[in-house]
Parts: sequence; C-alpha cells; structure tokens
Amino acid sequence: MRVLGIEGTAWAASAAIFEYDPDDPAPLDANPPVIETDAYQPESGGIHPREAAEHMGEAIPAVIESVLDATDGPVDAVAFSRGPGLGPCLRIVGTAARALAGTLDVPLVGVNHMVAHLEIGRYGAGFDSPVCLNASGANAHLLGYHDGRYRVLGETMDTGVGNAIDKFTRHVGWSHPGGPKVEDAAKEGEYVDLPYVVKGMDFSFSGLMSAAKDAYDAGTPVEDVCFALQETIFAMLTEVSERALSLTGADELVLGGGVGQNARLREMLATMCADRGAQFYAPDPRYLRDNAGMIAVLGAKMLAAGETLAIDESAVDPNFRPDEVAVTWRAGEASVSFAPEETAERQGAEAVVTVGSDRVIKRRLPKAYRHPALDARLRRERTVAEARLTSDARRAGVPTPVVRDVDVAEATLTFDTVGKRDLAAALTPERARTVGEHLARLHRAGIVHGDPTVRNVRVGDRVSLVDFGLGYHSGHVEDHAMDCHVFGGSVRGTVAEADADATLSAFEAGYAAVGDDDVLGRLREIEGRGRYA
Ligand SMILES: C[C@@H](O)[C@H](NC(=O)OP(=O)(O)OC[C@H]1O[C@@H](n2cnc3c(N)ncnc32)[C@H](O)[C@@H]1O)C(=O)O
Ligand SMILES: Nc1ncnc2c1ncn2[C@@H]1O[C@H](COP(=O)(O)OP(=O)(O)OP(=O)(O)O)[C@@H](O)[C@H]1O
Ligand SMILES: [Fe+2]
Repeated sequence: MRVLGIEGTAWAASAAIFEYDPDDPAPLDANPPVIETDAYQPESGGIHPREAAEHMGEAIPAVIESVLDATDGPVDAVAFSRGPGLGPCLRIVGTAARALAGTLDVPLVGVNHMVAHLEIGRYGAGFDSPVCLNASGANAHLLGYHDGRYRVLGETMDTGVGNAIDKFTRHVGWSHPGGPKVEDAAKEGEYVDLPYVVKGMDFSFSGLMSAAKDAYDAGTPVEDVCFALQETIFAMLTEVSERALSLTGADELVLGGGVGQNARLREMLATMCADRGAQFYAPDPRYLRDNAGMIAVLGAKMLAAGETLAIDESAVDPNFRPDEVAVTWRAGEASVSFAPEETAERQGAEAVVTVGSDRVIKRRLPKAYRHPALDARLRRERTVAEARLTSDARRAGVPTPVVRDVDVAEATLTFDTVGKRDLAAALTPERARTVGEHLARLHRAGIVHGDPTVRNVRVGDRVSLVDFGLGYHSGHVEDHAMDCHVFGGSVRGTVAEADADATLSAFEAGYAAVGDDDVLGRLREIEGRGRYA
C-alpha cells in the first residue's frame, strides 16, 4: 500500500509518500519515505499562529504536488496530522487532506502527531516495546505501550522543552528556532548551577527558565547559560527516562521530537542506556524534527489495521493527547510494563541498592551522563534529604526503614530491610488504600515524598515507604497533589485499566480518610490541565 502523509501542526509544511507491505515490512533504512518540507520562518519573535497558517495554505499544496511528482503509482490513503498543534495550522491541513482524499477517492487516516514521533523511532529501531522520550517544541513526555494505549509515564508540568529553550533565546534576542543556537553557543560555555526539578517521572522548566534569564540579565556570559541549560534540562530528561526504564523494567529507549536533534541530549541518553545495559535508538534528524514521513509511516500502519476516519468525524484537535489514541495496530503486542525481578542487587534509577535480609545499602554512584558538578550536587543533596526525611516520616507515624548509617561523601545510606516485596509485585486495592493513608499522614506533617511509585512501597507485615531522595518539606496543596499524581501514574503504567481504576479509588479513599480534601480536588485539576500551551 502507498500512503500520502501530510504534516502541518506548527512550522513544517510537509508531505510524504510511504510504500508499506504489512505482511513483510522492510526496514526503514531500506525503504525510506519520500519527504518534501517547506519550513515557516518567523521574521521576528516566535511562531505566529496566523502567519504559520498562511504559510501552510501556500506551501501544503506545493509539497503534496512535489512528492506526487517524485513517485509513481496510485495512492491508497491520505494520512494527516490531526493534532496536537496550532489550531489555525491544523485546520488548513485537515481541509487539504479531506479535499485530496475526496479527489483521489481514497480513505482518510487521522494521525496523532506525538504518537507519530514515537512510532517512527520504534520502526527505525526495530524495537518491540520501548519507552519513548518525546522531546519536541511544544511537548516533553515519556510514553510506553500498555494494554492497548500509549501511557504517559511522565511529562512536563509546564511548557514543552523546545519552547522553553526558544523562550530563553528570544529573551537574549536570537531568532527562532533557538535550540540549534543554544547548542552552538554551549560549545564555548562553562557550567553554572540552575534549578533542577524532577518529581517522579514528571518535571518542570519554568523555575529553570526564569533563573536562566536572571543569570543572563545579571551578566553571566550567554555561552555559560546555554551550556548550563543543556546540562540541566537534558540531565532531567535523561533521569526521567532512566526512571521510566527502571519502573517498567523495559530495556529499550527511543527518542523522538525536534530537540532530539541535539547531540548532547543524544549523548546523555546513549550513555545512560549503555550504563544500565539498555538499547538506545535515535532516528536521523530528518525523522526527529516535524516531518510528514512519520505521518505517512504511522498512517500506513493504521490503514493496515483498518483505522480510517469518516469525513464527518475528521475534525482536528489542537489538544489531542497521545494516550487518547486506541493503538489498534499493536493489538495483542507485549506491554512495556512488567514487574521486574527482585534480585539482591538492584539497579534503581538513581542508585545501586543491595538488599540483605537485615540491612539495605544504597549507593548513589556517579552518573557518567551528568556534568560532574551537577552530579556531585544531586548525589549529596539527595543523600542528605533521604536520611532526614526517612526519619521525619517515621516520626510522623508512617512506616519507613530505620536509617543506620549515612556517608555523605560516598553518597551511601544504610537502612533496615523492610517488607518482603515491592508493591508493584503485590498491588491490591487494600494496600493502595494504606498507601493513601500514609501519604496523607506525611502531607499533614508537611512532608512530600517526591517519588511515591509502586516500586518505592514495600509490603510485608505492613506497608512501608522507601526512597525519600526526592522528598522535601512543603505544606502546599499543589506539592501534595503532585505526590498523589505520581502514585497514580505509576499504577496506570503497571496494571490494566480496570484494575488501575479500582486501585486508585481505594488509594483516594485512604487519602480522604486521613488527609485534606483540597488535595484530591487539586489532583483532579492537575490531571485535567491541558499542557499544550
Ligand atoms: C505539536 C507539534 O507542532 C510540535 N512540533 C514541534 O515542536 O516541532 P519539532 O520539530 O518537533 O521541534 C522543534 C523544536 O526543536 C528545537 N530544536 C531544533 N534543533 C535543536 C537543537 N539542535 N537543540 C535543541 N533544540 C533544537 C527547536 O528550537 C524547536 O523548539 C511538537 O511536536 O511538540
Ligand atoms: N529499606 C529497604 N528495605 C527493603 N527493600 C528496599 C529498601 N530500600 C530499597 N529497597 C528495594 O530496593 C529498590 C531500589 O531502592 P530505591 O528505590 O531506594 O532506589 P532508587 O535507585 O532510588 O530507585 P528508583 O529511583 O528506581 O525508585 C526498591 O524498589 C526496593 O525494592
Ligand atoms: Fe513535533
């Protein structure tokens, strides 16, 4: 089958033709799509939605004509980016796709742009069930296939990663897009400290971006700010990717999105994966930045699975989230998530943990992917925080292991062993309810766990919390709700949808019995927040 793909969510007016044999799919390298792209370049500032849409109106027909001219044979379907993206651009693309499908009298396929960023990498890598890091302009998230959908394992709490970088470059007066300019300037830069914010597998850029602008305004050389921005932002993305690998037990990572063109980001991810024995794949830059090749490739797989769209149901969706898509083209395939084996020596996301019958030794070994100054800072801060908060939590009435020894210089902690297994391997609604009570009790004492996943709860005679390394003191409803959100995410990534609902209802009932009502209200708000700004 031959599929024509059309992309136009923001800056790239692009068309592609992809030839696909579902019974005998050729590797991507051996059978690349033919792609033609006409980029919109704003005269000043960032992307103006109206100007970008005007560009789409002119450029889309031309790129379509050009790929049709460059290839022979009939087209079997028209696939287009339905979202997420800028409304005015999406509408132009949607109209063009409908018109073309009508003229050619072929079916229409509506593609989620973020799932396309993921699938092109999975196809190129030949991986079965990887974790995917999408690092693009308007988005930043981790996806893993589980039970018929791509689950969002972690994501930005504010802006997309490219947009964050582009905001900084606008501040210093550089033209759009800023990413490549930051990469260039960073080559001459030296490290300075910037805020580093990771919450479970979620992360945020807003504090970091204000600090970067302030540092520049205060006279820090722009190369140094660019260097530090890359080191900090990409270390955050690499850390959450490692957390996702650790939580799911997956050993394959693929990269997607325009920021993935950055060599430093790719280097950090490759180093992290090599160090934990995982495979890493980053597609060629032409498949990372927005392009219609990825739309045609996923369009072909969707067409083969019968996923066509009736014209009257083909409206575009600027907020189209990747977890809304029914992934029918992977029906019956292996899920990314399973409970990894519990061995005596565990490589968590952060530390090597030796679990003995009485004692547990946790060593935060240096991470080769991180800048040494940032690495030393994080290992020290987290070791100190973990020792203090593990004890504070116990005083607040929440079961945690007794801390036997703290060696800050070596970033090593010794605890009593608690529980018989991780909650991940023994998740029941009753135990989830207990976790809800424990978290509420912690929050009432002004303590945030920071990473309450099903792997950081131990079950045995009782239910204990471990791994307070990302914890801190806070009485803010938002921080407490984020803890609940992190737990919810880890449950949804681990068990089937129906079980997740029952488990999380029990968790919330437990929380409500002990904690503050506002927190669960705020949790709803966090979950409903559209992150596409
Ligand atoms: C929804 C859709 O419209 C959107 N697309 C998008 O953001 O374009 P994409 O091509 O995936 O990414 C563009 C971003 O990628 C950044 N970028 C490009 N080259 C870069 C580099 N060498 N280093 C860092 N960032 C880079 C740009 O600064 C810009 O922010 C998305 O995927 O979120
Ligand atoms: N005190 C303890 N008693 C029993 N088991 C423990 C204890 N502390 C940790 N573990 C086990 O070791 C695993 C890894 O520990 P921990 O979560 O502290 O390390 P980590 O590197 O921070 O992991 P991650 O960041 O992936 O959650 C836990 O999932 C748990 O199975
Ligand atoms: Fe994109």
